[in-house]
Amino acid sequence: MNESTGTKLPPTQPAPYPHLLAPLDLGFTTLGNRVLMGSMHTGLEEEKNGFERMAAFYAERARGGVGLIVTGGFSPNLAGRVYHFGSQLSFSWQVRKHRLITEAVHAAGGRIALQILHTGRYAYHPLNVAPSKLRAPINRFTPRALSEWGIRKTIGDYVRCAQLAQKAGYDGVEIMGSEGYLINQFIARQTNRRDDQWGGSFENRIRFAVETVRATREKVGPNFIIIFRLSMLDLVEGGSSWEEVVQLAQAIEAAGATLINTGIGWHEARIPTIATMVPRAAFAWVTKRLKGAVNVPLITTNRINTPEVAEEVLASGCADMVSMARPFLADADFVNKAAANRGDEINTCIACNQACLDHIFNGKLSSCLVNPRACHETELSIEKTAARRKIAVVGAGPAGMACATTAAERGHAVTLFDAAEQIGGQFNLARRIPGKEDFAETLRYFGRRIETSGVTLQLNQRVDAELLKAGGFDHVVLATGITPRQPPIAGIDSEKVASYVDIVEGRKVAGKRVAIIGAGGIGFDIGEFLTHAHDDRSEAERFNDEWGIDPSYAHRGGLKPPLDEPAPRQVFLLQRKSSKVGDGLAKTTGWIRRTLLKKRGVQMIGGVNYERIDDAGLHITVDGQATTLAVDTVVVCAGQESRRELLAPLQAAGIPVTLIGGADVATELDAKRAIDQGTRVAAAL
Ligand SMILES: Cc1cc2nc3c(=O)[nH]c(=O)nc-3n(C[C@H](O)[C@H](O)[C@H](O)COP(=O)(O)O)c2cc1C
Ligand code: SF4
Repeated sequence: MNESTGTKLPPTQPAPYPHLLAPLDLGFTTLGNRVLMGSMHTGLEEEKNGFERMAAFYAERARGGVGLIVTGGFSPNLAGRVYHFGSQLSFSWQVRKHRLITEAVHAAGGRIALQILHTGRYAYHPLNVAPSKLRAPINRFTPRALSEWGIRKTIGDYVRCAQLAQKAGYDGVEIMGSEGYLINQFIARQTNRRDDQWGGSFENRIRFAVETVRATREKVGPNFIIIFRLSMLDLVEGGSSWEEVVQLAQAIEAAGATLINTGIGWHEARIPTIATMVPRAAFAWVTKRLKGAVNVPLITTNRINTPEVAEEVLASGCADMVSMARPFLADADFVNKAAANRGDEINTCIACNQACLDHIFNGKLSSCLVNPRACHETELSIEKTAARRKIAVVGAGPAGMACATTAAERGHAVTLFDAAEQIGGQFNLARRIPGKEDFAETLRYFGRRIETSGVTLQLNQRVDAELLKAGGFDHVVLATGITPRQPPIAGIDSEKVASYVDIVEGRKVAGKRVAIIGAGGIGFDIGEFLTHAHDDRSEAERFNDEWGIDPSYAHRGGLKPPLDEPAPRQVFLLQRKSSKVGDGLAKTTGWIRRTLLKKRGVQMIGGVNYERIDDAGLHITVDGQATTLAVDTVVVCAGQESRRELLAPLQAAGIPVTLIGGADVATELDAKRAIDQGTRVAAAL
């Protein structure tokens, strides 16, 4: 009741996400909320006009409400760069460029810290250095062991980098001490075999880390944020014990760190830590173990991708702040949307790695599969149209949804048709694959965006050229997708043959022995679908058991022998090419998918000629040897063909038409290309 007027006030909504959106007092300054945008080297660092582009990229995230941003890693010297080129901050003349970033972020109301990352033996160039001359298993360059003078000089380079960052206007620095980079290489006995004061005892091995923080604090003064990213779970043989993690954290706090961030797994660890099959917040328990052992606030990380999960992590006392990295590629406005109770409008990171990490590993600029504007802020702008047109988009898969919503947001009158009863196209299959459940978030996001952008959605509606002509559309975008390809094999019409769509949609049930024809991304998906055993364990327990992660920390590095679990059926995964099966899979996730199926006993065979299918099974020839796989079911994952029956009639009717997505190119299902193309076509309509 309003006391002065006596009128009834509307009921107040409870404040959303009270833990996540609570300020964090750091003593000399207060952060607006508990959200840290985790460090990501995006490739913009090395681009032409990269600093202007980073300024736009980070400012958009600052406007979106992030409490504290951390930049991608910058090396403190030449030896520490990832490649012989690569980002580095060591010279006064570089300060001016960094000011573009800090000024843009501050003007947007944000805070930003620069990450200092020395790669040590992970540097892909011959100038790399490390505590000891031991080559990393993921690098062909053997490092030079640093001399004592070299160590002192390197610490000085970290300090200088931090001072330059301060001069450039950054609010702080993050010292990268995890993921197996230089500082981590000093800490672990297996990479540090020195017998001087920088090696041997644990106290000696952490000296480099502690000295770096102490010397930095001495020079930057008390009112500058220093985050230390600390490897709390190495996931490599000979990694730190839990007692050592605690000892290190306490020493880092005493040396002057403001915050301690969590690092999970060295790059050479053969355990997935961020891919989509990693359950959400799967490593928050690690940070929780450290709570109470230090007084500085702790940040937790990895696979926290919705405000609900972040809130739960904080509310359950796992940490004082959450780091989210890729979720801010997917949606710059994540925090503002959460704060405005519009969480259902968040474009959720589905942890596919396809446009971020895979791009970086292929020397390309990072972006995001679900948000093609990420890292293209200055170039891909979605402007209001001056000429509103009537547009039909046919097909509500990823390409069609991206195109329809973008066009409607620009001010066009858009109708989106699909013959199915729901939106999503091939994403409806993807989300049913175990470990890919997050793909459903993209459907939720587009479903909501279709509503907010004002697209007229017509489901259960098969269209033809007549109907489109009668509708008076100025332009038709064909996003009609693909149909699975049927390879010409004798007996392909047999009852025991199923398409991958039949299997995932449950129209056909696979028997106990199955052959999969085609070992591309879909073949592997089907392999996972068919070998996933359902039981009572939680997702997190199952993940830890399957990959050998030891939450009790009984073993160094948090490793335990993985459990080999019986799969519900025997599966053969076959491909025509004689190369390694699955070598076409993405760089950062292919090894995980191959390892997982091998653990489940899937037999992978390359160089296969398919002869025929009959009652006895699938007859094949491999290296000239004829064999029969006595299988009950053959699942065909042998590519797809574009569906574009509408193209010719529309052209004949004189209606301007554009093909996008699978209807345009159907070599392999490619949602990244589809969403990017749909968005760009709409931006130009
Ligand atoms: C494209 C990309 C680049 C990254 N670069 C860095 C980096 O320079 N320094 C760093 O500490 N972590 C880096 N990371 C790791 C992230 O900080 C984070 O730990 C990881 O993405 C897991 O968090 P998320 O699930 O919130 O994305 C990078 C991650 C990605 C996807
Ligand atoms: S490309 Fe995939 S993993 Fe990377 S940010 Fe986008 S949705 Fe997340």
